[in-house]
Parts: sequence; C-alpha cells; structure tokens
Amino acid sequence: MYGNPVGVKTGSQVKNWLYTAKNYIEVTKPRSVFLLVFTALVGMFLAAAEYTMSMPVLLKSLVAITLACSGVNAVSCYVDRDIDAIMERTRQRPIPSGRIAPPEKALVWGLAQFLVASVIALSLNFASFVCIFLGMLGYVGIYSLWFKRKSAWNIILGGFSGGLPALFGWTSVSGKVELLPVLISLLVVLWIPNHIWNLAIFYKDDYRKVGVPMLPVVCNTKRTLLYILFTVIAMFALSIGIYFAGTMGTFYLVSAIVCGFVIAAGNIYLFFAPEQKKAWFLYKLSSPYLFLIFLAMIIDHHIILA
Ligand code: HEM
Ligand SMILES: CC(C)=CCC/C(C)=C/CC/C(C)=C/COP(=O)(O)OP(=O)(O)O
Repeated sequence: MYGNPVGVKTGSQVKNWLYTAKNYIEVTKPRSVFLLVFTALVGMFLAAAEYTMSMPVLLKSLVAITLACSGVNAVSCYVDRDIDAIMERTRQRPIPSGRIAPPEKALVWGLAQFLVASVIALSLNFASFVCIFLGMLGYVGIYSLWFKRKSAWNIILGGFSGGLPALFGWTSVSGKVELLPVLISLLVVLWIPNHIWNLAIFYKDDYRKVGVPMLPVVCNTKRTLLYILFTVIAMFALSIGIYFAGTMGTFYLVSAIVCGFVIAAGNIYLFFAPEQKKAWFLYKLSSPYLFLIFLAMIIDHHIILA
C-alpha cells in the first residue's frame, strides 16, 4: 500500500528517462537537422505558391524530412564511432562517451527513423521518396562510408545530399522536380565548402590525427581558402541567378546581395589575412547566412508578393 504503484514513475526513473532521451536526441545532431528541415520547409512554401498544399501534406512532409535527416545523422554517428572517439571535437558524443551502449542501439534508432520517413515519403509521392533515399545514399553511402576517409573531395561528392531536403520540400507538395527547387538545392551544395572547410581549418589537427583527408589537411590553408572563395563567389552568383530564374521579388534580391556581400567579404578578408580563429568565425557565420537567405525566399513569396 505504501510502495510505488505500478506505472507511477519515481523521480530518479524520470531523470533516467530524460537522460536517455537527451542522448538519443543528441546523436541525431539536432542543430544540423533544424537547418536542413528549414530548407525543406522553404521548398514546401515555394511550391505552395504554385500548387495546393494541404495541412496533412505539410505535416507529413515535416515529419518525414525531420525523421530522415535525424535518422541518417544517427547512422553516420554509428559509422564514424571509431574516429569520433579520437577527435577532440567529437569524443564527448553519445556513442564514444558510452552514453549510448552498445553503439548498435544508435544504428537501430537511426534506421528505424529512416524507415518510418521512407514510408511517409512514399505515401506523399515517388519523387519525395527518391529524395530521401538519395539523401541516405549520398550522406552515409557516398560520403561517410566511401569518400570521407579517402579523398579531399569527400564533401563535394557527399554534399549533394545536403541539398536534397530543399528539393524534397518542393516535390512533397508538387510531386515533381523543377528548375527553381534544383537551383535552391544547388545553393545549399555550394554553401557546404564554406561551412565545412572553414571548420576543418580550425580542426585541422583533429582530422589529421584520424587520417581524414579534409582539404586543409592535404593542402595548405591559403589554397583551401582560395577554393572556399571560388565556391562562395559561385554561391553568391547563384543566389542572384535564382532571382533572374523568375519568381523571386526585390526583397529576395536585396537580401541575397546583402547576405552574399557579408559572407563574400568575410571570406576575402580571411583569404588575405588567414587565421584559424577567423576561419572558425566564418564557419559560425555560414549557418545564419543559409537561414537568412532561405527565410528571405519565404518572406518574399508569402508576405510581400502575396
Ligand atoms: C557534406 C556536408 C556537410 C558536412 C561535412 C558538415 C559537417 C559539419 C560539422 C563537422 C559540423 C560540426 C558539428 C559539431 O558541432 O561537432 C557541422 C555543424 C553544423 N552543420 Fe553541417 N555539414 C554538412 C552539411 C550541412 C548541411 C547541408 C546543413 C544544413 C543545411 C548543415 C548544418 C549544420 C549546422 C546547423 C551545424 C551546427 C552549427 C553550429 O554549431 O553553429 N550541415 N556540420
Ligand atoms: C534527404 C536527406 C535525408 C538528406 C540528408 C542530409 C544530411 C543529413 C546531411 C548531413 C550533412 C552533415 C551534417 C554532415 C556532417 O558531416 P560529418 O559526418 O563529417 O560530421 P561530423 O564530423 O560532425 O560527424
């Protein structure tokens, strides 16, 4: 009569449960999922300006892309568990720190999410299913398992998966692939080198220690910064090209010019005055850039042009 009634959790059980939940969320790399899902949401809203988007489609698409991205991230944490245990930046992650043990639990967790995402995507339309499937193939298959430990061009080859959530957003509403979503997906692909190579300049020694040939490990910082600059200029040009491709208005154009100018100026400055700390700052600036330019697309389409 005085014991703990069946089904009623004690304080420490609740604490344990929250701790486990926190670890299983952490292994999905939530910050990257947030940005990826946001690009998908923008894809959906851009398509909604031309096609009908019902509330069930919006909700199903959001659930599918969130589960797909978090699932593939958990699988990648499983694949990379050996090097994550050695790198300073990653050794506290749930698998290497032993908070998820055995590591296969993270693999099952990731695959289960991906499976549910695939079923939901298939119920939307075939093109959306293909986007999610290619996302897994590109990130885990081509990037993590194949090229990450072999080639300095790993992120270019694997990076295409980073653009797929935006394309998924569009296809989930329209059912087909068209020029505008392909261009905004390419914008994400061209953004990746400035996101990751600047970070890799900062963590060069970490990557070298585990034999991952990120570009700054295999060639000098100046040359890496030159390649980053090329991709940033291409990304800037593409962001303007998206305006000329047709449906964006002046608000988008001005935002693309201002944001593009800031990120290009930062990378030009870094090229002429290379320093690891500044590269870290530009890595940190990369996510707000992508967020703001995608936000400008929605504002342009649904608030200003509406
Ligand atoms: C091949 C492609 C990519 C690679 C190699 C890559 C790599 C990384 C790495 C190493 C980190 C640091 C993680 C940490 O905190 O330990 C990171 C953080 C992050 N990534 Fe990526 N990433 C890629 C693509 C993307 C894409 C496509 C997005 C979203 C559109 C994205 C969004 C983020 C965000 C939001 C963070 C956290 C940023 C912060 O802490 O300020 N990444 N990424
Ligand atoms: C449609 C679909 C499912 C697309 C997948 C998109 C996706 C999840 C891209 C992930 C990009 C990413 C965060 C890479 C981390 O690289 P890393 O493994 O080198 O990072 P790390 O060193 O921090 O582990």
